[in-house]
Amino acid sequence: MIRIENLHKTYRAADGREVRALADIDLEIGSGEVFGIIGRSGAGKSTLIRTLNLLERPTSGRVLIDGDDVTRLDREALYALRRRVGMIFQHFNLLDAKTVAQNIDWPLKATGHGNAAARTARVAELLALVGLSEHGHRYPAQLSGGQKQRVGIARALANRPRLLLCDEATSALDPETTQSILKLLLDINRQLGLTIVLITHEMQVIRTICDRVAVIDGGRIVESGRVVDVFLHPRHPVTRSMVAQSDPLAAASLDPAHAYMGERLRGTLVRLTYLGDVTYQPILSRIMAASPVQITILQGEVSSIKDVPFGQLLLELEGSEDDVRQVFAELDRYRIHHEVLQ
Ligand SMILES: Nc1ncnc2c1ncn2[C@@H]1O[C@H](COP(=O)(O)OP(=O)(O)OP(=O)(O)O)[C@@H](O)[C@H]1O
Repeated sequence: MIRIENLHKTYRAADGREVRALADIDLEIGSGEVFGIIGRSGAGKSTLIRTLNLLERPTSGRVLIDGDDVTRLDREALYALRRRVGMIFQHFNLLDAKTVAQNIDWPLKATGHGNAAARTARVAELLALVGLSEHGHRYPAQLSGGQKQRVGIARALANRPRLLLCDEATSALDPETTQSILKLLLDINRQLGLTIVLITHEMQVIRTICDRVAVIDGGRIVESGRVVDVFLHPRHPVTRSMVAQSDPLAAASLDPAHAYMGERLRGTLVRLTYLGDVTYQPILSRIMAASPVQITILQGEVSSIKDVPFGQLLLELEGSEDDVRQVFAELDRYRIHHEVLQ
């Protein structure tokens, strides 16, 4: 659906200095995917997402959406593209002087969508989709942040886009409202088969709804892959620090010196990670039954990222070198990844 090839963006700042915001970006995003772009402040996230609908024009490189190079579209084609690409924003960007229903109607009116009755019916459908059927007559100032973002989503979907861009869409919301907006986005992705590209600085957002993620730093993609793989085995220091901030267990195992150094540890400190069906099998108890090695669980998490179950455990193993090696061989046999931390 989206192909980004060798994309570069350089801004010229007010003092004439050149600021390189993006360099060597190559990305492919499939139809129906929820794709996250994460990075620290100033990494280039906003610039990158805004090149997808040409709110920002790249300095060089190509952005193909459904095979069309958006950097080469004429005015009319660009206008048509923006109808196929919806966008929501951190601060909602609603029209304060218009009601909720008028805000949602606005893109329909602008694109000459049907007559007034057809538009009213479409607005009602969109209000129901985002759970605001009772609120069409209200003004944005009378809504909570979460409700405002729901209006933003309804407005972005009005012209039935195939792609939705989310620019820090939950950054202004509290954690509970964030979860409800992410759930709505996921429902919409599933119901409508809509492709979603989002930018965020929060790993928790990525974990909750994304299939794949790219980590951007200094304008370059430094790591990318399936969310569950990047989350369990972050390689780049920026990714490691973002994962650690989002999850206490990851923090401890990525930097075990913090949590487990000291006299308390008698054996070998090991981190296990595993995915898929193996998550729900009693493998550890089988290994324990067959081995003299003493296994202490220090910390653990069994959860899922999207539909992929995973587990990660911090264990202390006490036993002879040979017996511990035997435990590692058994873990390998069950495709449980192990890392000796200390
Ligand atoms: N219009 C502009 N003129 C000059 N420099 C810019 C402009 N817009 C962005 N930049 C610079 O480009 C770099 C990338 O900015 P961008 O806003 O894309 O990052 P970001 O990851 O979205 O950051 P944040 O999370 O803080 O919004 C930064 O160094 C920023 O200062």
